[in-house]
Amino acid sequence: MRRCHAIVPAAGVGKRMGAAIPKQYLPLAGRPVLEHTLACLLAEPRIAGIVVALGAEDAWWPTLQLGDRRRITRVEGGAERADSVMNALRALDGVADAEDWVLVHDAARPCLPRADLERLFCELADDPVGGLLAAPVRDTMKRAGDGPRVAATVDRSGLWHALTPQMFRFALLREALAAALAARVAITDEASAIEWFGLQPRLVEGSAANLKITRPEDLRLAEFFLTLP
Ligand SMILES: Nc1ccn([C@@H]2O[C@H](COP(=O)(O)OP(=O)(O)OP(=O)(O)O)[C@@H](O)[C@H]2O)c(=O)n1
Ligand SMILES: C[C@](O)(CO)[C@H](O)COP(=O)(O)O
Repeated sequence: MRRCHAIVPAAGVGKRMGAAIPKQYLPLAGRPVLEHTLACLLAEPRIAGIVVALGAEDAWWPTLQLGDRRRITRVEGGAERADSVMNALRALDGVADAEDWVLVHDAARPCLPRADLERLFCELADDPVGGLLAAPVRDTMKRAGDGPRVAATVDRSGLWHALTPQMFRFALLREALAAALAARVAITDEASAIEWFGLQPRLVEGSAANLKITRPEDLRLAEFFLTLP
């Protein structure tokens, strides 16, 4: 498999969490959330290095206990997640070759099962586009109308929750994301930039344990998922 570079967007403020500090620094099973996320990626030998996008006001980064900071490069994040990822991609100019893989994983997803990361690498190894971990929707889906009233039930067949990591070739992701941002397209994940560019990312089924810590109740769930093998 071609060399792989990881990007961890960690420059959010965690508005929906409503905590006194950004959620990626909240304690989880005795360690900050971001430490768990980075430890998982640092343990993967196929990842050559990690570019972490941090908030301009981030004063917590130096407090992290990390195994190997030499494999980690820091960049300043941007206004939106996509801007943070773009800043990290620019830091790979002159480092990553065009066909190298770039794996983007949210700082707020500390429970990534190793089996899911392995499945992503295996299923995408020779894929011409790249893809993402995703989980099929299990519930009936409703679309809200005016007020808290149902406007419609949405056919859930073929609907998936996009997770991370999402993995694409460096040149393709850099060009697609830069073009989408320049066109002011709403980009909330890397796959949507690739789709806007006219390609179809591969869906690789992943575990619902790989949740994104977003609201306070997610921390207790994450603590439980970290106990699973
Ligand atoms: N400008 C931003 C916004 C988000 N992120 C990162 O993108 C990931 C997923 O974003 P989200 O869950 O939305 O995090 P926040 O933006 O911090 O949450 P909120 O929307 O509640 O403020 C997080 O690891 C977050 O740190 C980022 O690097 N740069
Ligand atoms: C990228 C992502 O994790 C895919 O589900 C998610 O979109 C990031 O969270 P956000 O709230 O959209 O920034």
